[in-house]
Amino acid sequence: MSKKDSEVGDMMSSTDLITLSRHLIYQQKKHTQATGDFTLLLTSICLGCKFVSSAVRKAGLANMTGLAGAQNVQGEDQKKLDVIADAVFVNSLRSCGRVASMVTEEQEEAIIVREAKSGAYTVVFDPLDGSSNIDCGVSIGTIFGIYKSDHPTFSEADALKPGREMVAAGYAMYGSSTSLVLSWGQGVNSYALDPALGEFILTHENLQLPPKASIYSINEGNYQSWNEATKEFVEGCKNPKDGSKPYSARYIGSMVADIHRTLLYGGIFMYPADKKSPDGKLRLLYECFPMAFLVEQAGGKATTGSKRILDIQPPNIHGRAPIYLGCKEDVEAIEALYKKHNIE
Ligand SMILES: O=P(O)(O)OC[C@H]1O[C@](O)(COP(=O)(O)O)[C@@H](O)[C@@H]1O
Ligand SMILES: [Mg+2]
Ligand SMILES: [Mg+2]
Repeated sequence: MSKKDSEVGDMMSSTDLITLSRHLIYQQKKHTQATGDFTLLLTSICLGCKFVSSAVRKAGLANMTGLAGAQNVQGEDQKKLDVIADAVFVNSLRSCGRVASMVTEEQEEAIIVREAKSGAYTVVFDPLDGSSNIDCGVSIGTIFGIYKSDHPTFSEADALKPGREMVAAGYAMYGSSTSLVLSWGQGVNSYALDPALGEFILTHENLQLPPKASIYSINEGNYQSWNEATKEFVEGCKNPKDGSKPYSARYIGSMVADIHRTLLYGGIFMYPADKKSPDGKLRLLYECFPMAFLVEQAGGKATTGSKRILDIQPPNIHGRAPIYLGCKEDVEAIEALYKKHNIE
């Protein structure tokens, strides 16, 4: 064997490559009653993420940027990639046979899959998050939450449950690399897609947020419409009363990317209610719930300011909520300001 070959051999043996598929199989083996349904479902979500990742990488070359020419239920102009990503996830989930119902940002009504077998799941998802960033090549993603289905009720009510009932949640981020961040209720793991192998490889096991960090993330252009609690908090980030170093401001405008940074570097992400949008902007089922689930699993908190996000009973499948999430002490500081200013 040449020296070069032996070096490669050493590299292989010293690097413990844990793929997501291996992780899922270990997980399944720990549960004697596991049926493999959950593994099959996650494999279908991974396939969707790989497909969309590949589409995002060539979007600028293959005429996949720009508007699709229609609006979604929220009255937002759909981008071509919104439509493509939606079709990819709906097809991948439908065909796996373990999904009884789905809610997607891009479709007005819940999708019911009557052929699904019992013991199946309900999946809520934002197929392409951060659409306004597609055409300039900034990170975008896919967000999803998973519930056990009440099958065979076959109704939209399957998805109208508080976020604390989710059995798993995650997101894929299509950035400088493609990351998949996932929790099935036992901590948060992050995997990176190796494009050559086509496999998600474990890069961060059991991600944990520090209790406090000095990064705040909010669309500050909305300052005039914020409530007093949000204004006072952000003022305190810039001019700390105790004379400590001011916080750094970071805002990407794709929730996936802003939460990914928050999970890795710490901080607080906020999209409050304001005078223009009294219910906030972000959608409960497929933006707030999955991200709140991940942040809590990483030791952080997620609140509307006065209520835990995961305890909200969704009024309808496309409902919205104000949200503050990230490091525990930073979120608690916002909650204290809500109390001080008597904001519900
Ligand atoms: O442009 P704004 O008002 O700051 O809003 C940004 C927020 O809107 C969103 O883009 C909404 O997501 P979609 O692209 O899925 O509609 C979030 O990702 C992001 O946090
Ligand atoms: Mg979104
Ligand atoms: Mg979207």
